[in-house]
Amino acid sequence: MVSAPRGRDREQNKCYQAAWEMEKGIAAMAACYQTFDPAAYLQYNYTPPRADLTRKDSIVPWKLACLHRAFTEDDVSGELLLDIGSGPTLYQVLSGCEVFNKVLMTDFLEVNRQELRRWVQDAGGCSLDWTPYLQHVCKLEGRRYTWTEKATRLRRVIVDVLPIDVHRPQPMAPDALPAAGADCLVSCFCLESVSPDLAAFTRALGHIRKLLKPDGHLMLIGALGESYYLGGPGLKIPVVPLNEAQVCASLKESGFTLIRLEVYNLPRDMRIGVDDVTGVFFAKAKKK
Ligand SMILES: C[S@@+](CC[C@H](N)C(=O)[O-])C[C@H]1O[C@@H](n2cnc3c(N)ncnc32)[C@H](O)[C@@H]1O
Repeated sequence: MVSAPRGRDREQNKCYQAAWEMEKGIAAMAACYQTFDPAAYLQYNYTPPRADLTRKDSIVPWKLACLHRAFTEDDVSGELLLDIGSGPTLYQVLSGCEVFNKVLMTDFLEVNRQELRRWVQDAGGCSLDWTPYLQHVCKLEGRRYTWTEKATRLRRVIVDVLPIDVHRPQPMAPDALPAAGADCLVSCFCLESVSPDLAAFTRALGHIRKLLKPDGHLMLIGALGESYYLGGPGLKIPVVPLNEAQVCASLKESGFTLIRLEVYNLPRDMRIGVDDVTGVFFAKAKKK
């Protein structure tokens, strides 16, 4: 007869149970993503009102301003910028591509990687026209060059679009990065929308930390108070609802020093039924 676990055995059993539950949760999240629709996702989040570039209080201009500020501060430099969970979007590297000579995009899904490759190869068939974004960031940068020059630079510095799984202790193929890691990471709306709970979110932060050089920066953008978003028509993808304190605690626990946290509260007219997000955070942090 098997007796009930006692003392340390019971503790180990609890850990095993928690790990098992987390693995089941991660597999369920991966299943949700199998029917992710890049074109619909872009339409929901990257067209007005959320991407009204004429309004300072629209969500996309707020994100672009945070990224512009963070990437133009003197403490950020190096050769390689790595974008974690790029999805089908490019906005998150429009400022960083002026600082780093190499940008590596990544995503879990081939449909998203294809969407990015179509833009990089300038082959047509893209689901979104990124021109207004390029023009907007050129304006933030004081119009040092034209938007077409920026597009040419971005196409040149994106060196690859590779698979990633942030739930693996080694999220990318072993030879994908230089041995020392990337100089800087950027990641937007990825970790909280692919993790079944806060513990998995924190663990994923620890995994991506391994891809970064010592003292390298992390620019993390994410949703606050969100429990789901639409990844396509009728596809509700669960999200870990985070608050600011949890973001700060997770960063600390996974080996980052927070430099700055900025928060955006969603105006009423940005609540358009494609998610239940209440705010957005931007964190600039450094690997301890
Ligand atoms: C909410 S989207 C964010 C996309 C984009 N970064 C943005 O700012 O809009 C989440 C992305 O995470 C990707 N993803 C899903 N599971 C993942 C995993 N296990 N590891 C890394 N990325 C994952 C999805 O394919 C999707 O592109």
